[in-house]
Amino acid sequence: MSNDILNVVVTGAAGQIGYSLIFNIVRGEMFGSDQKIRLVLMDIAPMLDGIKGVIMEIEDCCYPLVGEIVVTADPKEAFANADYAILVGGMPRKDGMERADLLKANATIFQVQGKALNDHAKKTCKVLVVANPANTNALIAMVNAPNIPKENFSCLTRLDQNRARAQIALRAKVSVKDVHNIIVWGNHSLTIFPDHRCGYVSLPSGKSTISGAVKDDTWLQNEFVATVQKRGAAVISARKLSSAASAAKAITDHIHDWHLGTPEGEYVSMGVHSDGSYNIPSGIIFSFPVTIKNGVYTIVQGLPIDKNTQEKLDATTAELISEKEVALAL
Ligand SMILES: NC(=O)C1=CN([C@@H]2O[C@H](COP(=O)(O)OP(=O)(O)OC[C@H]3O[C@@H](n4cnc5c(N)ncnc54)[C@H](O)[C@@H]3O)[C@@H](O)[C@H]2O)C=CC1
Ligand SMILES: O=C([O-])CC(=O)C(=O)O
Repeated sequence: MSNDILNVVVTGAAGQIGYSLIFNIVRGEMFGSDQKIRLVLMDIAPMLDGIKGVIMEIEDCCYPLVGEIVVTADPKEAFANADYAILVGGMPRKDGMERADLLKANATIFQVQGKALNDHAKKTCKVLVVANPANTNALIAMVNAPNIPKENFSCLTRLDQNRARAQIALRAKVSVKDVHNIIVWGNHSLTIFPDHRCGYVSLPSGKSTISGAVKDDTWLQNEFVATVQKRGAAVISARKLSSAASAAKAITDHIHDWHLGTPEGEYVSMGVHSDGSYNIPSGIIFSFPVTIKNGVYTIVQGLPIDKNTQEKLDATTAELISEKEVALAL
């Protein structure tokens, strides 16, 4: 049993992602089956009554890992001594909206929450921003929290990675568990670039490249990329609501790996502050392939960047810079 109880904050706790995510956390899927947690559920004041019902359900599940549960609409109270802050709260995209439309609506939230994290969370607090536009919201939170290292801020692109991995598994007719090192670069948006070139499939006969397992390079270069880029919109169009259970699973994967580490040789994608790797300018939050050890991520270096990949990296970088300019103007 781990000694220290972790203070874990979830904002937007009354929303649809929150309703899946909270149960992943209390089941032990995020921090391991022996890690005790103090859970802080934050939302805006009118939503707090609904959260009381969720707490009744947590109790009724009889999971042993969660002790105290705090419900609040006050960012200062929510982030006090936080070890992990998972920022889901914000307005979601509706049918026909692009993520950029959300920038105005959500920027103020991340300014306020960044300041509250700065003043009240532990200096070691790790922050994951999920609410869209996730990369730029994470940037806003980061610049408002200078007391917390930049490396402790991240945004969710694991859902894009999981989507890409699933598409490869379906197309190659293999189990998703045998598909490795599919990565996604850049902005969690239509310009995200799913990259299969360093991935591989484990087959009974040995390792295969993704291209060898899929046997359709035209599909890999076109439909695969477009399907991943447009998957969020496709789910919204079908469900009339944005992805929730799959987003909660991806958040669980992201924090699980950040806390407990990645298996040897396995890459995962995280939106993190660029340190100039792959010539991506610093000052933006960009999805890179990383490995993680002892709670610290390292950007995977030296992956080959061909002409097509460079064009895709340039496009997603340009979009992030323009989002940043809009955010700064606000
Ligand atoms: N990065 C990613 O891969 C994904 C991001 N998203 C984003 O996640 C966010 C949440 O999605 P859903 O749970 O579906 O939305 P939702 O509308 O069901 O829930 C959002 C919750 O946030 C709360 N909220 C609003 N302002 C808040 C504030 N200032 N502080 C705390 N809580 C606040 C709302 O009251 C609501 O309960 C959206 O921005 C959505 O676009 C969704 C799927 C994937
Ligand atoms: O598309 C959206 O608005 C929700 C989201 O981020 C996703 O599903 O990737």
